[in-house]
Amino acid sequence: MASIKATGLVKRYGTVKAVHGIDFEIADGEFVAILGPSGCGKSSTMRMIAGLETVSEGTIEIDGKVVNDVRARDRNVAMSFESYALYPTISIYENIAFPLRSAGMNADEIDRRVRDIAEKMELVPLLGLKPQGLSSGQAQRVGLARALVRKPSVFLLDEPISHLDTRQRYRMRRFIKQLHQQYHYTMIYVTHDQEEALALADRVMVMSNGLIQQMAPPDEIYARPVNAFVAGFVGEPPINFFDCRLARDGGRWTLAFEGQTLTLPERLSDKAAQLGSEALAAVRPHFLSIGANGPLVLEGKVFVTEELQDQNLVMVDVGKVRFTLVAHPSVRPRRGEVVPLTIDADHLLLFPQDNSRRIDDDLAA
Ligand SMILES: Nc1ncnc2c1ncn2[C@@H]1O[C@H](COP(=O)(O)OP(=O)(O)OP(=O)(O)O)[C@@H](O)[C@H]1O
Repeated sequence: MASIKATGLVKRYGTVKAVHGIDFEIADGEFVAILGPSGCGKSSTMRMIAGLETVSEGTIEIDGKVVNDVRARDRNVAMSFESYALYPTISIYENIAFPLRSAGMNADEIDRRVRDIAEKMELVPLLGLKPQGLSSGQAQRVGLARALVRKPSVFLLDEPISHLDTRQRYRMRRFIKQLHQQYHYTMIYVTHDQEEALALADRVMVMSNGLIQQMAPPDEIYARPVNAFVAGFVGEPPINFFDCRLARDGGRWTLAFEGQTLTLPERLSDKAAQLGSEALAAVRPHFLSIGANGPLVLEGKVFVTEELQDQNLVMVDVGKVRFTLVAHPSVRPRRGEVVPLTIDADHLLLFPQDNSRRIDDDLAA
């Protein structure tokens, strides 16, 4: 196991700057997910850690030692890719044994290790088969076993399950979590799937445009996103955004939009003072409810209720702004009904109105 530290890390491919100078630390045994949209620099970051790409600027340390010039195979870092190409002509046993044979390990030790990992990964019945007979989930597990058999101190997974069907993904996700809980590998998991990142990781590193937007435990990313990009990228159904005006009324700040005014909780006073007269407000669908359930109550008109098995999605219009909220299946307001809509005061968020654009502009500069 190992700790990892990146300082001022930059990756350039010719004139393309893929990673813009990022700093992060990953503790020994920690499970970190790198989350972000396509092209944000996730894979470049991971490949620099693995030693598969050179570092353009900055440093990567593993266990306190700068590894910029250490070859990939000498870093004791294993990497598993989405494309889990197994060698088709040899058995599963030989596929798993392959990296050990290449390293010149003796046959007894190879046998012990292959059988040990096969047992842990529920692969024993498959050892004699050729890859063509496997399901994609099984092949994926063999790919992971092959990466793990070397007993790496860091385990990197790049979108390892994105091509699997939903059921297989759930199984593999559980399996990967279990692997981490049992063996405490330092794990870095690259994904563009926010649900996966939040479900698996101890901390999530959210990237956009080659920069880290936020690195924090899943609960914090969800409840206290640092900017509108993180707020909008994480969470399903997506967060509700609405532009509003802020004003000071005596000792308290108020928020006004679509002809309705709310008194902001004390918690948001400093933020409101910092933002001034305009803000982008946001609230997650899980933190809205129908009924007068707290101090922040709006009046809205029900647009539609989507009844799902375990929850209802209710869309409520407040003037021109359409809010989505997640409600108990018993909550089934009628279309057109005028309802009180309560925002959970602990979970109302305020950002600058040009927040998401500003991130892009900074990078273009
Ligand atoms: N070998 C390369 N040569 C030139 N440009 C590259 C190369 N690899 C990546 N890039 C560019 O660098 C940027 C970041 O790519 P990277 O693969 O790191 O992002 P990503 O977040 O992992 O995306 P994805 O989820 O699509 O793999 C993109 O603009 C990409 O086109």
